[in-house]
Amino acid sequence: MKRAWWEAPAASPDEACRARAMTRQGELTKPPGSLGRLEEVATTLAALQGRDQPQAGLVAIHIFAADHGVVAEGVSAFPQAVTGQMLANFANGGAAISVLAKSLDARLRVFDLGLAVPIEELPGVKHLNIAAGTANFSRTAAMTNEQCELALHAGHDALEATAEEGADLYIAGEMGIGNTTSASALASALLGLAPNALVGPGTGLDASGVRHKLRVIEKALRLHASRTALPFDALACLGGLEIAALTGAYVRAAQRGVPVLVDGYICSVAALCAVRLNAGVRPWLLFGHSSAEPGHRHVLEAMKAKPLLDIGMRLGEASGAAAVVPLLRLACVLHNGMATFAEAAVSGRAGQ
Ligand SMILES: Cc1cc2ncn([C@H]3O[C@H](COP(=O)(O)O)[C@@H](O)[C@H]3O)c2cc1C
Ligand SMILES: O=C(O)c1cccnc1
Repeated sequence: MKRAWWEAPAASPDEACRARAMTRQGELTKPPGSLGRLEEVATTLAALQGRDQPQAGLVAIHIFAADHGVVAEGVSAFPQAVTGQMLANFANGGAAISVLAKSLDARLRVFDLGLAVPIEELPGVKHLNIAAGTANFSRTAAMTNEQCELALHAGHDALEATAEEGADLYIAGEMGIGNTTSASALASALLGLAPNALVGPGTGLDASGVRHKLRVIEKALRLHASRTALPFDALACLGGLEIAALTGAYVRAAQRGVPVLVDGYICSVAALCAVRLNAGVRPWLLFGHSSAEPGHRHVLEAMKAKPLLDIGMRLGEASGAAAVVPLLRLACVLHNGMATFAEAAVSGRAGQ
């Protein structure tokens, strides 16, 4: 069978650059290791960017949005129409990510993969309309294989344009009422974990709502059990159009050598799909924050990911990743701008 595009090798981080960056960190006027994780961020970015002076100035943010048929089962605290309404909010600059992107001077692009009820074209939103949302995956596969491939490819193409523009850092986010249900079902299938370890309130279900959501996920996992061993099939059966697009964008970023900052729960599940489709993706992923959604912890552990922040965010839209960008920028300016012991004529460690 012809190899799928997502199986093509990822780029390799520049290990010589990483080694030079680590040496430099040891020479800067501070006790070794005293800048904590900021040191690791700088050396990782140096390796991923192949630069001795890592940067996080040029940030590209893509939001992938789509509707979920499983919302018909009553799995979200909000109605499905909110997905499309939030697209208009992105276009008008009123969403959290709109404000964050503006403040960070980041380029924000929005992709509508497919709403249950298509909306009028919005400025700054690319309407791809691959399908009228996914099918209700508690009854049938969420996507046909063809829809899943189209959605993966939409992410590929979105990333391609960004790689051509030369972003220092790529952030993807999502909008899709019901997508914590899809993400939990997918994570359960991919990790072999019982869904009750992963399911959570999403936009704010109460305890009985979470129990109902769990039963819907359990039913779906039983229905699709024969097909969810392979990551592509799991994505097609249980995913969302926006989750598949995120997955495609992450794989392509790794292939094009663009560092990625992953957002919260849903994006991390897409990152897990990307890593399962192509193990070479993992080195290109930095993780911004730990979401308050309980399943995130397990998904992060499976990828040995240690996010920089844990401040109780649970919004999605790439907001958690965006909140971490200032820290990445500080890590870079410290790495590039501090004096070495030799330059500043400061004595090194006693006895050395
Ligand atoms: C106004 C509003 C803005 C949002 N922005 C992101 N989400 C987040 O909540 C949704 C997932 O939660 P669930 O699975 O419970 O529906 C996704 O759209 C996610 O991006 C939002 C949710 C709402 C209501
Ligand atoms: O962490 C997330 O991405 C998240 C959590 C809850 C609801 N929406 C998104």
